[in-house]
Amino acid sequence: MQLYLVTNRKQCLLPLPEVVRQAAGAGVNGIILREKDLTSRELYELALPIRKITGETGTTLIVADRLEVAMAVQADGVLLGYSSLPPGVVKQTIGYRGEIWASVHSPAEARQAQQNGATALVAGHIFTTDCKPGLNPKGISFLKEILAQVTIPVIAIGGITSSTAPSLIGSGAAGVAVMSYINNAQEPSLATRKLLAVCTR
Ligand SMILES: Cc1ncc(COP(=O)(O)OP(=O)(O)O)c(N)n1
Ligand SMILES: Cc1nc(C(=O)O)sc1CCOP(=O)(O)O
Ligand SMILES: [Mg+2]
Repeated sequence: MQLYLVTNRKQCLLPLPEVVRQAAGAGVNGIILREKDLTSRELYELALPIRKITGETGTTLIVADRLEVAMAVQADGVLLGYSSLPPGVVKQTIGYRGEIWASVHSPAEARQAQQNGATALVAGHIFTTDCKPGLNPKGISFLKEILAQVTIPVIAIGGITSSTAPSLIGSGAAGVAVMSYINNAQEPSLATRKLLAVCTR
C-alpha cells in the first residue's frame, strides 16, 4: 500500500515545510497539501517550497481543493472534495490534464466520481478520528463497498495509525492517507518510517 501525508500545519510541532521534508525524505509516496483556511495566494506561497522539496525527492504532490494552486505550482494533481469544483468540470470543461482525485463518502459518489473522470478516490473516514468529531467511522466494510464499485485506485483515510493500518493490508486499498499521525509527531520522519514499515509488509 502507498502512504500519503495529508498536511495540517495547525497540528505540526515543526514548520510545515520541515514536516514535508522529513516525510518525503523518509519515503512517503505523496503529499496532499490541504490547508483549507488559507487564501489562494497564501496557499500558493506555502506550496512553492513544498513543490521544491517534493521535486527533489520525486514525491507526488496533490493540492486539495484548489485547482488554480495545483496548476500554478505544477503539482501532480488535485484532490476534489465537497466544496471543490466537480471532477467532470475539472476534466471536461477546464481540460485539466493532471491527476484528479476525489474525496468520497458513499458508493454512489465513488461510481459518479469515476464516471466523471476521477483518476483515484480518497474514501473515509474509515476509523475513529478526532478530525471528524461526532461522526461514526465507516469501517473496512465501507472501504470494500467502494472497492466493489470502481476500478480506479482507492486510498483509505481517517484514523490511520501504525495500529490501525495493519488491518487494511490485503483489503484492496491502493494506499492510506494520514494526517494526525505524521503532522503531530515529534519526529515526522520516524512516524513516516513506522507507517511505511506497515504499508510495505
Ligand atoms: C459525510 C461527509 N460529508 C462531507 C465530508 C467532508 O468531506 P471532504 O470534502 O473530504 O472534506 P474534508 O474531509 O477534507 O474536510 C465528510 N468528511 N463526510
Ligand atoms: C481530511 C480528512 N478527510 C476525511 C474524509 O473522510 O473525507 S477524514 C480526514 C482526516 C484524516 O485525519 P487523521 O489521519 O488525523 O484521522
Ligand atoms: Mg476528507
